Amino acid sequence: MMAGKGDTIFAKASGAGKAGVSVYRLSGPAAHAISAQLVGRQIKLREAALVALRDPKDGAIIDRGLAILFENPKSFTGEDVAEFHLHGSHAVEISLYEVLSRLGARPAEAGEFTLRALKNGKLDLAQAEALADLIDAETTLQKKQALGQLDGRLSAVAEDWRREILAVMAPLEADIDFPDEGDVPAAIAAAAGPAIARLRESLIAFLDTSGRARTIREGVSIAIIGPPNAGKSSLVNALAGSEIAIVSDIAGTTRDIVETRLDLGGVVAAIADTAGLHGAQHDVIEAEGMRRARARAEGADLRVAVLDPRSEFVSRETLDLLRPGDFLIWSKADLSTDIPDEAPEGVIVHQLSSKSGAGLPAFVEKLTAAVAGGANADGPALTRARHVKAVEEAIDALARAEANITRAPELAAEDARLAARALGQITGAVGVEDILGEIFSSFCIGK
Ligand SMILES: Nc1nc2c(ncn2[C@@H]2O[C@H](COP(=O)(O)OP(=O)(O)OP(=O)(O)O)[C@@H](O)[C@H]2O)c(=O)[nH]1
Ligand SMILES: [K+]
Ligand SMILES: [Mg+2]
Repeated sequence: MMAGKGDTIFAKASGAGKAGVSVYRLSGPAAHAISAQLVGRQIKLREAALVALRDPKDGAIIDRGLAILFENPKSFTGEDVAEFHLHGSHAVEISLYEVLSRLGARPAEAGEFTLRALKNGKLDLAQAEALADLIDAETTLQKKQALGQLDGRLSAVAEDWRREILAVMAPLEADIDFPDEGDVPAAIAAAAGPAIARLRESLIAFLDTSGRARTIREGVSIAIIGPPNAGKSSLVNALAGSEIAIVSDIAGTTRDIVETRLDLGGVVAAIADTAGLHGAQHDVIEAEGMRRARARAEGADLRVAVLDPRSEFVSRETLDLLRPGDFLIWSKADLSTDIPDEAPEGVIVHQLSSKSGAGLPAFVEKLTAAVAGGANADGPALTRARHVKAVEEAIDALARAEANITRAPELAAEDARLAARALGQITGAVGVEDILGEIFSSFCIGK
């Protein structure tokens, strides 16, 4: 559990291990006082000062480096912050931690700086998530999406919609709370109905276009499956451009799942090479390898079946695992271009040679289109299941509001409130007070 917010916390902000420079961050009410004790004087705010950090107990030097102070609320956390840029040494880290703890600061828990920033209104929930995404980003597309989100793109649209819902419902609320005003419910309802319908439609449209956002953030899993010796591992190696998996002419070379990660048009694809599937006599290890291969194929976002066109029969075990949109690769095109006319409905068929490379770039192109086609990180996006769920909840609540608007306006108002609250979950700005605020700001009820 996080301790009380009154305390001062510290942590290394840069990566673990030896480095030229490591950055340490100290945040909380005592940050500047502790810094002064270490530096021996109070330095200017927001200016890097070259200092010697010393243990105030005996004056022993901890390290020389840069110190910068940020004053609340103009800091990352919104609290007083001291930052030290020291040599990236393990020994420096140990003595600094010892002295900081003795001076009353404590090591920060995971995410605690960001949590404080959130509590102090420096960023909202969607932005805090984006910060985590940015730190985890592996591709430029992921980085772009995270930076856009950190800028508050999603927060802004979620807030806009929430306000629109509240604005549409405000007259209705007023009518319920102050029935003696003399407003005609039917007229109010007539005005609110189409507005709610429009809002609901734009939320549905947004939900439809945001599917790629989660793909960008989460990546996709691809299982390479097929009978023994079909050339699965050779294909994985050719895609990765390195000898990730063992290749041999012995059937049953791959037994366990071998994974590698590729950047396909900005989307991270986790590619799994699997054991060959066959119905012939097999030992326990082979049987377990096949079980894992099938399980991986079933759980993957996309399956790529590899078949050798020269084999006498086409592997049903493999083809039965394919779904529309999956790939069927006829391998070893350098040996045979004669391919059987056998492919399940909706499966993308392609021929290539991992050995000569013929057909490989075209396959990468098709695979990229399947995985990342239409993926861009330009607009606001629902990057997490949490966001999608919030929008879905809002859509459902608006549908109920629409249905109730004429016969039970007070129920419709409650549904609209729920829709607004659902959207408020995206940024973490939820509150029933908001709708009252909306009423009093847009209505003049001076009685
Ligand atoms: N000529 C030619 N040989 C290939 C090609 N792809 C794979 N092979 C050969 O086919 C044999 C089997 O290749 P692997 O990649 O080990 O096949 P696999 O499907 O992973 O086999 P298992 O792991 O045993 O299920 C090896 O001898 C490869 O060199 C190709 O495109 N052309
Ligand atoms: K093999
Ligand atoms: Mg293999």
